Amino acid sequence: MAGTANLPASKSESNRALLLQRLAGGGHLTHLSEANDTVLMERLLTQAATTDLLDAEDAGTVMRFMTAYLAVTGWRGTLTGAARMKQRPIAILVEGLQALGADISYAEKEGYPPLHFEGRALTPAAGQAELRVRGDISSQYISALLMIGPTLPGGLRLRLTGEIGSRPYIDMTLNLMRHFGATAEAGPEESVVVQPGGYRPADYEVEGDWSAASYWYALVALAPAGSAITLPKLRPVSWQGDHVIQYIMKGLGVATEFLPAGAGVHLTQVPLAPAELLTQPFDFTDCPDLAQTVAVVAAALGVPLRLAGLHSLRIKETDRIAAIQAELRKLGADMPEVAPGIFEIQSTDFQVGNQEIATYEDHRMAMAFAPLAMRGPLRVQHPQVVRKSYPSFWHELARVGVVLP
Ligand SMILES: O=C(O)C1=C[C@@H](OP(=O)(O)O)[C@@H](O)[C@H](O)C1
Ligand SMILES: C=C(OP(=O)(O)O)C(=O)O
Repeated sequence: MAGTANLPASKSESNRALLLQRLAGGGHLTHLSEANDTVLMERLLTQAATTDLLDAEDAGTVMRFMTAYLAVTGWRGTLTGAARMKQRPIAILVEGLQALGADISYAEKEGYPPLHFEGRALTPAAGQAELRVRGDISSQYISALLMIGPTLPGGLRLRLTGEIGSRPYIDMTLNLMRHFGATAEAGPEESVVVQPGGYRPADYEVEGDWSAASYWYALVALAPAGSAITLPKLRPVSWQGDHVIQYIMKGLGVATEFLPAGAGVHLTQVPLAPAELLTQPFDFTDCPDLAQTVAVVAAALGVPLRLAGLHSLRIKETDRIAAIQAELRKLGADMPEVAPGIFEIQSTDFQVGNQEIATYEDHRMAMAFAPLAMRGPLRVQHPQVVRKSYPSFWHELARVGVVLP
């Protein structure tokens, strides 16, 4: 396998940039993602002006970022989502907004979407608003609150509690907020301080999506000797925490070379790291979206990798821990919990041979298992799930000669 594969633009950057552009009242965004999650974000921001029913479908960032935006703009109506979204908790964000004066209630189950907004503008007490927010469920609540911080009369101070997961996404939020003219800094004792003063219009070019790049790393890791792939539009200095895939995959047989002038990366094959390095537990707390990719590659290579920091996977598009386990079992591998919070890839009789991989309405299940096509015939159910983050995924695979039945 060899060639160039186009990545989608980062959906995390795109969805933040769209919200910040709206709050700033301008700025030109280039290379926005074509993913459904981003198309949806853009559509809901526009529709909010004319409708009282919005549907965030299965997009976590859209549900959480729109909740904060609708609260700060005094919108009146109901924000709903797909069946799975109604099982993804949102109380931490709602309680934070309620403490700032929002009138939001639960239209169905307490603590979960859909949400009803009464249309009352936020009325934080005079001075800087201060909230304590748990950081161990989803960083998206924190990003959502931070992004409306500059629009509050006294700004906002968040004190984060518990073990903070997905921290690079909070840093990405702060970086993009500063790009749009806000003053926002992480301070001592897990506090984050956002000064009042709003945003200024700014232009921004979205980087390629490093989470999507992970599937190409997996393909190179599992491809015949001599395979290589070029991925344009990735930068050596990235705001996306998932750029750590370049270090993780170095151990699993893929080297990354950055092309001159920010033109992207070139992936080639290298020998696996020594076994003793590969059996150290790898912590996915900061990069949960990479866990499925890495689990599948390790299983296919027969590496008894240990994975930690997976708890947030249970409340994403599906229970991703259960989904990985069930699908690996079809292939002669498994990922049991061998100690509290530590999962181990066990791969005794790994074979790819016409299995049907279920995808659980989760784009990352489809894309993480697809690279196994390098090792034998394999079917992926409901391939259209990739539209959430990478609509052209199957097309790009076909362009380098990888076609699943
Ligand atoms: O802020 C973001 O753009 C995201 C944060 C992460 O979610 P959690 O903070 O819920 O772990 C990640 O899994 C998701 O795909 C995108
Ligand atoms: C978890 C994800 O998305 P979200 O939480 O935005 O739905 C993801 O893309 O893997």
